[in-house]
Amino acid sequence: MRLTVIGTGYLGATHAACMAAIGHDVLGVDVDEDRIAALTNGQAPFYEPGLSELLREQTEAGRLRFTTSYEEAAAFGEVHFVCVGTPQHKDSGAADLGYIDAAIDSLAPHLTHPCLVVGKSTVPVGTASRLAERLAGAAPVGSRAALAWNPEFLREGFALDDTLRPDRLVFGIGPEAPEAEAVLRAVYAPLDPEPPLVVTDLATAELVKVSANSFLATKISFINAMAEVCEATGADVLQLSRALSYDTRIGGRFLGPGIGFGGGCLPKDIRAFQARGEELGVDRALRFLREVDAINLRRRERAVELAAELCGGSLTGRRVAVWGAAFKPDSDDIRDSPALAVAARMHALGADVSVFDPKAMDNARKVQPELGYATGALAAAEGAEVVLLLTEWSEFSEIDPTAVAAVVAQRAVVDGRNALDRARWQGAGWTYRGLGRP
Ligand SMILES: NC(=O)C1=CN([C@@H]2O[C@H](COP(=O)(O)OP(=O)(O)OC[C@H]3O[C@@H](n4cnc5c(N)ncnc54)[C@H](O)[C@@H]3O)[C@@H](O)[C@H]2O)C=CC1
Ligand SMILES: O=C(O)[C@H]1O[C@H](OP(=O)(O)OP(=O)(O)OC[C@H]2O[C@@H](n3ccc(=O)[nH]c3=O)[C@H](O)[C@@H]2O)[C@H](O)[C@@H](O)[C@@H]1O
Repeated sequence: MRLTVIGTGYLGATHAACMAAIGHDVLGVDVDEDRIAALTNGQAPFYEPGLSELLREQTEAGRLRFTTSYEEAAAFGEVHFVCVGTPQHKDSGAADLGYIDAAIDSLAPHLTHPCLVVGKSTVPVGTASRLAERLAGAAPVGSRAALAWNPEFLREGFALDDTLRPDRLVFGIGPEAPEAEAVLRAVYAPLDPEPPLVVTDLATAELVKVSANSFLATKISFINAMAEVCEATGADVLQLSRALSYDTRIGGRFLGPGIGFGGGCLPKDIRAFQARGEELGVDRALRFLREVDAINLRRRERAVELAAELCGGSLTGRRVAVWGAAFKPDSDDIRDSPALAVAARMHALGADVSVFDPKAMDNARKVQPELGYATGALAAAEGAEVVLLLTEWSEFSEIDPTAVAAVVAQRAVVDGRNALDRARWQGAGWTYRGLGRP
């Protein structure tokens, strides 16, 4: 089938490459000319394991092309996937839907043949039916453009695998376009194994996405709330989390205590959901998300407090090493990164901060130019009075504590992700502090 993917960021570039890999002819569309030029040369505009290789393979095979022309996209596509950003609005917690409205407005007037527009971006419930009307109003009479919703659940760092072998597919089908189900079934038919499929209405499909992210955020904040209680009682949150995980009703995933969740999705999605809840008059039902957010942000402060304690009570004038800038390992994404937030806070308190991340250095420098940046983990630790592990890249978890001890001024470490082998570090003479651990 001939597909377009509108918006070629973390979601869209991955979706475009994977749809080509399962045999479709794909045209990626973006307003960012530099991004389109890079993608045309088979270069992913960000770090995602395996993506550059897949982009090159598919562009060379002739199944994947990129353009900035909506006219070309409209003429080409039988199905148009909309994958543009829906960031947090500058002045409120609500989602900024300006990009998605612009994408529909740019595409619609050029449509000439019957086609399906499929939203994949994460949006507040009610957006899809509004966009269906907007599309119908702007598309030329006779183009018969229909709209459906197909939320995406991929995780950065596992994006290709999550797209090619998704846990489930969700199709939101509106009453005006029942034929969309068959079209979407045909798009995903080559996936092997065949994923579980939920076919539902537009509003439910939109809600599945934000409720999934809200649940994941809640699970992380739950264990981080337990970490706070552990800190007050001398209990150990890692052992607590492990014991909980054996209960199959609870499960161990997303029960990792530390400095909490960040990234371009969970934080903004729980805030946008609350904002939408207020508009709908169901804010009481979603009030717990305010607490989820607050618990999450408190963990960042706790990491700063631990670092200060290890430096004798104040960070002013202290040399501090920060390992990690990305919001999670195997990604260069620094959007709402807990690691960078902690680094910036320590800098604001007067610390001399040196950051190293295996992939996110360029992105971090752009948003936090005031921080110091080192060429490697050991270089960052040189002369440090405290080392903080804030993103659990394996190169940090596996580093030899004796080698680090040789370069620091003081053997003190804050394990912000509970990712280090505590006994090994203590055995090498380190004072070790993990969040939620005695
Ligand atoms: N990043 C992720 O892992 C996932 C993201 N999502 C959702 O997908 C959406 C996109 O997220 P990301 O890919 O992370 O964002 P992103 O910021 O990486 O990419 C957005 C892309 O859209 C382009 N764009 C903006 N306006 C445009 C327009 N009018 N026409 C064409 N292109 C336009 C931008 O230039 C950019 O390349 C968001 O709603 C997000 O919540 C959903 C699941 C996973
Ligand atoms: O909507 C989205 O964009 C995506 O958001 C998340 O994916 P992602 O943001 O890529 O990363 P996660 O693996 O969910 O991690 C999010 C944050 O939670 C933190 N985390 C995760 C797990 C855990 O146990 N503890 C914890 O603090 C991570 O360090 C990271 O900062 C969801 O997991 C995806 O299903 C969803 O599609």
